[in-house]
Amino acid sequence: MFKVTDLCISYENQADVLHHLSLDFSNHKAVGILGANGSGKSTLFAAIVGLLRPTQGEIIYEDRPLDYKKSALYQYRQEVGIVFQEPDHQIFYSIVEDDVAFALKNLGIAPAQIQIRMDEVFSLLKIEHLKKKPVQYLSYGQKKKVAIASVLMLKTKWLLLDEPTSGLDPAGKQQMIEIISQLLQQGTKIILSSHDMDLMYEICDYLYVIDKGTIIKEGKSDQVFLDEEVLKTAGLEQPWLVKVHQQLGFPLVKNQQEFMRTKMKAR
Ligand SMILES: Nc1ncnc2c1ncn2[C@@H]1O[C@H](COP(=O)(O)OP(=O)(O)OP(=O)(O)O)[C@@H](O)[C@H]1O
Repeated sequence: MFKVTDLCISYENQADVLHHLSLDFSNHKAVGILGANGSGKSTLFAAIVGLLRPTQGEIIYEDRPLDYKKSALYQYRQEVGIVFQEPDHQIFYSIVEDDVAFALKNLGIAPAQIQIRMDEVFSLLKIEHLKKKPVQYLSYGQKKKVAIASVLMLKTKWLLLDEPTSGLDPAGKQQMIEIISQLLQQGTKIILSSHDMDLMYEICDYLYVIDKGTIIKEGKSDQVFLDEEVLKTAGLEQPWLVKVHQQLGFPLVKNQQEFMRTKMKAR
């Protein structure tokens, strides 16, 4: 069981920015958190991984409330990994491969094993060419991939991705969709936030919509994205495939490839 119950969070004794949020991730493979700028998505992610302590409510992982002792959190983060929105919050070492290897080195894993895992991860993200580069010379998108690589090294059961495609070019975005799909196929469970509605629609099976720190809707992906009013209230847009369905009566499909196949059949 992995859930959040009645969660309230505030920063430095100010008023709460998250208000009584309850989310249940247990029965889903890819849960999406939707919300406009400042709605509370990153705050929720920070709370889920234990970086912020609730003023009320709790995080429940495998039937136990989150234990905030350093050793317990260390253990928990071997199972629940996070990739922050800003790669600079995650990358510390000067050379890419040192940064990516850091967590496993820290766990005392043998160098040969680290190398094998690193080769897998670099190949999945197609960043083999960055291995020996100093982090400070990387572009934002490249740093983002290095930050993801560092977390993938741990093979966590759960992966929280806060805006994984922000700052990526179209090819990078498509690649990210493929990587996330591959991780899902390998059994990794994902909690994802993004302003890219097309990506959220394609990837997520369940969604929560947050507006000003409150959940205003939850449900299966199709159900949420068909609710134009709720999306408008939250300052969000429908994915283009949902618009084409609602406004032009085209069958509701999940991605561009399915759309093209359906269109060809209809000719
Ligand atoms: N360190 C902080 N100290 C005080 N207030 C903060 C801090 N970080 C975030 N906030 C406030 O908390 C609220 C939620 O911010 P948060 O970053 O969680 O939103 P978000 O949904 O992730 O936004 P975005 O889509 O822009 O990334 C905002 O009102 C923000 O100003």
